[in-house]
Amino acid sequence: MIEVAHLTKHYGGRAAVDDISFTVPRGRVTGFLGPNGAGKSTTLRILLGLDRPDAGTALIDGKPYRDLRYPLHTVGALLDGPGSVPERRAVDHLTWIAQSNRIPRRRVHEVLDLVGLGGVAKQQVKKFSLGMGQRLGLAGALLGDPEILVLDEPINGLDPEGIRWVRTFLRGFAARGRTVLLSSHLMTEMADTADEVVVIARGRIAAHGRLDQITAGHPSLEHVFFALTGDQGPEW
Ligand SMILES: Nc1ncnc2c1ncn2[C@@H]1O[C@H](COP(=O)(O)OP(=O)(O)OP(=O)(O)O)[C@@H](O)[C@H]1O
Repeated sequence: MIEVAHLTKHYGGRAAVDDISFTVPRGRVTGFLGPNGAGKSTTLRILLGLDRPDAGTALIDGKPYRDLRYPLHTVGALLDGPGSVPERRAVDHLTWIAQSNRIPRRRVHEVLDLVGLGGVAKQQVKKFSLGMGQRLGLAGALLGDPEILVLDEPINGLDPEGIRWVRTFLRGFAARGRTVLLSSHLMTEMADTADEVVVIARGRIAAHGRLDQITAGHPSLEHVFFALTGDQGPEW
């Protein structure tokens, strides 16, 4: 369970996130939606202990990320691609993370197979396409077999087959009682994947609730989104 309460963060006097509160329940895929600069990444970075809030809290299973005893076993994250040194081979990148977190080596091969990179495990990451890099990032997030996944734009760069694979994987992950928080710009994809949505605009929550309730009476999630955010959508 993820609980964000009264979270506030300013950069240079401007609020990137302004007193936002929402919860992310177990057993559901929760989509985190918002236009460019709305505050999604800021929220996720604070949640994962990569930045500090000015006020409020972002808790994972009741604790700030830095107080988690076994962070990789609790929450897997994908923020900015695979996070690997480009010269490193995929298998070595994951082995390095596994070893520093007391995760057995066999799990590296399990997650590589799981994300469809088993056949290219010995390739250098710099030879990977954007989509392969995203899969490697997801493999890293899954190493500790976490209960919670936090993914920032995980389908960026994926081809249609890759997008479908991520969707099916995340739906299955949540169906086993686990928790997914997923940010994306892609409305159609979000409408197909999420059970719950949190819409953020200009650092504030514009809507939060079940996807079917939020879209009721509207032709699509995209229509709701533009109505809520006042965004005309040219940059989407
Ligand atoms: N390290 C930083 N220093 C200064 N300003 C920042 C920093 N990080 C974010 N911001 C600003 O905070 C606001 C929110 O940015 P954030 O990256 O959280 O938005 P986002 O919703 O993730 O957008 P995008 O979809 O474009 O990634 C923006 O105005 C951004 O310019």
